[in-house]
Amino acid sequence: MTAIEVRGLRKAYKNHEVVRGIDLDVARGEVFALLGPNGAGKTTTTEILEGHRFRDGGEARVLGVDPGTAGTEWRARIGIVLQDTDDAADLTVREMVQHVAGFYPKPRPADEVIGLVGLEEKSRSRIRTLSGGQRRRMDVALGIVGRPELLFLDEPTTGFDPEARRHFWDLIRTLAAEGTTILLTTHYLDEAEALADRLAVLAAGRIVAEGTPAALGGRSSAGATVSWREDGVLRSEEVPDPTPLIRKLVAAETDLSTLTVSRPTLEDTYLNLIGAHR
Ligand SMILES: Nc1ncnc2c1ncn2[C@@H]1O[C@H](COP(=O)(O)OP(=O)(O)OP(=O)(O)O)[C@@H](O)[C@H]1O
Repeated sequence: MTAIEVRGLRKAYKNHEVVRGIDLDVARGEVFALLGPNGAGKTTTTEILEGHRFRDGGEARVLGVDPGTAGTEWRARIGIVLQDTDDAADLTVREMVQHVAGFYPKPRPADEVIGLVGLEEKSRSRIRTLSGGQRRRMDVALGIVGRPELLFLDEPTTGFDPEARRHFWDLIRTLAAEGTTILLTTHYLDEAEALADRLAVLAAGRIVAEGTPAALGGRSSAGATVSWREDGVLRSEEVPDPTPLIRKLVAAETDLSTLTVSRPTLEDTYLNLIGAHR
């Protein structure tokens, strides 16, 4: 079943069209990442799907409902982690989580959510005393406390230290394993690669590529660069399949202690894609 279905989505601010005919399908249970440079239209698209902004054109269905006219029952089925939130700073983390839990029919227990985002030690601290990364973790807690069927995460790990990011990735995998559909926007290519079943690259309001992280932009079929050192000189060859070349080097008893085989990273592919659509 489809969690998100979008056809020909359009949005302009004044006369400037920033979402220019987007088609998107996200299946139930899928983790889908939206990538794209600053100003590409990711947040605008996401906010339309969350029912926080009106579209100017096209069709959108989120959990089978038009987000432009959806009511509170629908809202209770989705979870949202916005880019920046700054309210209720005088409450403690636990009070805030409990408060937001009250909006949902079947919330997770506050302490379970606080544990899931790794904020146990800050449970009784006031929100305004949290560090940026801790604050962000609390935002994630608020997004998942209602057991959403669909979770929107807009740049969720900005400001996280590396350990907190890994912890967060585990949390996303846990939620995905429970069947939660997740739409994630991120600037971190490794994050998209680690979490997303599929991703789309947005540039200037249009989707310029879509697919699995491995296949994006022809990556899985891209050639390999084989490099090694021979008599102190760095040698490098680009080949469709490295096997015959490596066999040849072995047969010639070449020292292969420095051998590397590399293919374009997701970042290489991504930068090429958005460079071509400037
Ligand atoms: N409320 C608004 N009024 C006018 N223009 C806006 C508004 N919100 C966004 N824009 C413009 O729309 C374009 C797309 O913005 P959007 O926030 O959707 O991009 P984004 O891909 O999420 O970027 P980022 O990666 O920086 O978060 C930008 O040019 C931005 O300046």
